[in-house]
Order: sequence, then structure tokens, then C-alpha cells
Amino acid sequence: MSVALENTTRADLRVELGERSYDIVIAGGLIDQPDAYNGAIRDKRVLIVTNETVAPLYAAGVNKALSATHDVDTLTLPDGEQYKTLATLDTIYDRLLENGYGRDATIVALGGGVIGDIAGFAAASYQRGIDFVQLPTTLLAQVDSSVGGKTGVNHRLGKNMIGAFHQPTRVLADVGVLDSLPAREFAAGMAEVIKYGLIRDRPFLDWLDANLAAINNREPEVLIEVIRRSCANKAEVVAADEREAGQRALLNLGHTYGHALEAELGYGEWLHGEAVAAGMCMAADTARRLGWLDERQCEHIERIISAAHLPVAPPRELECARIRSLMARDKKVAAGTLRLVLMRDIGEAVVTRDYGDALDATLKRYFAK
Ligand SMILES: NC(=O)c1ccc[n+]([C@@H]2O[C@H](COP(=O)([O-])OP(=O)(O)OC[C@H]3O[C@@H](n4cnc5c(N)ncnc54)[C@H](O)[C@@H]3O)[C@@H](O)[C@H]2O)c1
Ligand SMILES: O=C(O)C(=O)C[C@@H](O)[C@H](O)[C@H](O)COP(=O)(O)O
Ligand SMILES: [Zn+2]
Repeated sequence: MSVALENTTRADLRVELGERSYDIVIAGGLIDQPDAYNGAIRDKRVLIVTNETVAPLYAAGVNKALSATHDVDTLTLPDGEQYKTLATLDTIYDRLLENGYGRDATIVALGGGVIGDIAGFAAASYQRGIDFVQLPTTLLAQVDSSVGGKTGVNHRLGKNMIGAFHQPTRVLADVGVLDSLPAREFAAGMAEVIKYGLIRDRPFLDWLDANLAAINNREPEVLIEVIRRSCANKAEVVAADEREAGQRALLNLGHTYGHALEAELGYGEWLHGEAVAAGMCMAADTARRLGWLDERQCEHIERIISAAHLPVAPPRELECARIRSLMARDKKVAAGTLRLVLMRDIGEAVVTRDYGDALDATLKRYFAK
């Protein structure tokens, strides 16, 4: 059950995508309120897709909120990044088909980014596409993965290698559910928050820096502001470039390095946000070698990341050549060349293929073997 927060602000944002536009609502106690779903679910049948950790905490409240007006069933998946696979996706198709769900059904994704990505991809592909609603329950999912319509699953050889762009019909970011989130998962979400500051919103980064203690204490008003400003950044980028033909790639800062780390560590040893945090430090190092950032700026970035309880380097010795070959499979490879997202300054990122030997020098520094 999500607890409504007394006297806390509610923030409403909109992702402007023509006929696929949708609202992001940010408040406490949202997912248990029947009204919150008005206009987001077209027809009767709803399948809530969640996992074994989140279900006992929040599925009953969501089920109750929807049951007065809809015919609701719940599918509970195993928990973990290692289950973000085609095999798990198949279990969603099984449930939909065995129970005769049609194209008018809606999937409600209740969970973190793993559930959002996999349930979203089920919605994108089932009978060539059905509606879905995002109920993100981690900080990372509330600030990033529930918005923008990137859905998909991992492959042994690369992160999110199989997927589709498919926008939800609504995002309900209920800050009340963050109370039960473990500290390590909360910190992982902060990596994507800091990312917005580093790529395009220097004032936000300075605000984060000044408010980190209140953020780490999860003060509700401060959290709503963290989520609101993060989603506002993401919504703006997605509205301008839904399918990543250009500026959306900036949202990938640190991810080329980070996704390689996640794959090399077997999708489980490190959380996505942890890999992105270390990846952003590596991207800063590459930018420093190009003369774009100086030593002091790199230290500043590392200090904020550390203060958010995130790693600034790989967890142990990893093989440089293996990381480099995983990076070569990144989705930003164009005409056979890997493009990187690098900071020209703090708060200003670019996509570039002009990094010369700087990438290899960075990889040698972080991956000694
Ligand atoms: N689609 C996108 O744009 C996008 C953006 C960023 C990340 N991602 C993806 O998101 C995934 C990471 O998401 P994540 O960090 O949310 O991880 P996650 O989905 O694995 O959730 C983290 C853990 O927290 C648990 N949990 C979730 N909500 C909880 C709650 N309220 N209380 C207690 N426990 C809770 C989960 O069961 C899980 O064990 C990665 O697969 C990443 O690739 C996608
Ligand atoms: O929404 C985006 O665009 C992002 O890049 C957000 C990232 O935080 C996220 O991890 C995304 O899933 C990465 O996308 P990918 O295309 O590199 O798999
Ligand atoms: Zn990410």
C-alpha cells in the first residue's frame, strides 16, 4: 500500500508527442487512487505486470484502485536484471494469450526499470502493440526509465539489444513508494539524476550539490523536485527527438562504458545506475584527455557522484580488451565507428566520433589487465 503524503506538492508534466502525448504525474499516494488512472486506460481488461519483491508491497493497492472499473489480473515475474530476457518476455505473452487478451487490453507496469522495460516491450509487441501505463517504483524508474518509451530486453552480448520505442499512456510517479526502496537502489537512481545536470542542466547540478543531504534523507518535497526536474529534462529531450536521431543520444552519457561493465559483470553484480556512475567518471576522463574538461572539473564530478554513494571506478580488475569489444556493439555505432557522449563543459554534452586515442587511454587507466 502506498502512503499518501500530507501537504506535499503534486507536479504534472506532459511529454509532447502529438497523438502519443501523455502526462507524468508526481505525488504521494498516487497509485492507490482510482482517479489517477482516468483517461489512461481505454478498455476493460488490465494485466498488472510486477515482480516478486514489489507485488507484496504495492500490487493489492493498485489492483483495488483499478478493480471498480476494470477486469484486473496480476502477473508476478522473478526479480532481477538477469531476468530482463526474451525468456521472461515469453511468460508475459503466455499469460496474455492463454487468457484471451485482445488488442484493447492494457498492461500496467508496476516496478522498477526492469519491469518497465520488459512489460513495455511486451506491450509494444503483443498483437503489434497494446497500451501500457507506467507505475515506476524505484527512483531510477521515476526519473528516467518510465519516461520516453524505450522498452526492451538484454542479450548476453549487449544491454537492451532487443526492443522497441513504445510510449506509455501515462506515468504515475508515486513518491510514497520510495520509502521501501533499499539505499543501494536509491543511490543508483541518483546516477541518472546527476546525468541530467552533467549533460544539459548546470543549475540543476548545482541545486543537487546544495541539497544532497536532504535528498539522501529522502525528504518528500525535495524528492518531488528531484523527480520533477529530471522528468522535465527527459520530456524535453524526448519531445525533440523521440527515436534518437540526434540529441536524445545525450541521455546516454556514461552508458557506453557502463553498459559494457554491466554485460561483463553478468547483469547482476552491479546495478545499472552504479555502472552509469562509474561510466560518467570515465567519460569525464576521456573529455579531460581531449582538453574539454580540466582536472578540477573531473574531481568535482567524482565528488558529487561519491557523495550520492555511487562508485567512481570499476569494482575490480577487468580485461580492457573485453570491455572495448563490448563497447564496440553500442547502439551509437554509426558507419562502423563508435560515437561517444562526452562533456565539452559541465552541463554541456555532445555526441562525438572525434576522440582519437583518448578513449583507449581512459580504458587503460580504468582496466589495467
Ligand atoms: N527505458 C529507459 O529509458 C531506461 C532508462 C534507465 C534505465 N533503464 C533500465 O532500467 C533498469 C534498472 O532499473 P532499476 O534501477 O529501477 O532496477 P530494478 O527494476 O531492478 O529495481 C531495483 C530493485 O528494487 C526493487 N524495488 C522496486 N521498487 C521497489 C520499492 N518501491 N521498494 C522496494 N524495492 C523495490 C526491485 O524489485 C529490484 O530488486 C535497467 O535494466 C536499465 O537498463 C531503462
Ligand atoms: O531514454 C534514453 O534515451 C536513455 O538513453 C536513458 C538511459 O538512461 C537508459 O539507460 C536507456 O535504456 C539506454 O538506452 P540504450 O539505447 O543505450 O539501450
Ligand atoms: Zn540509464
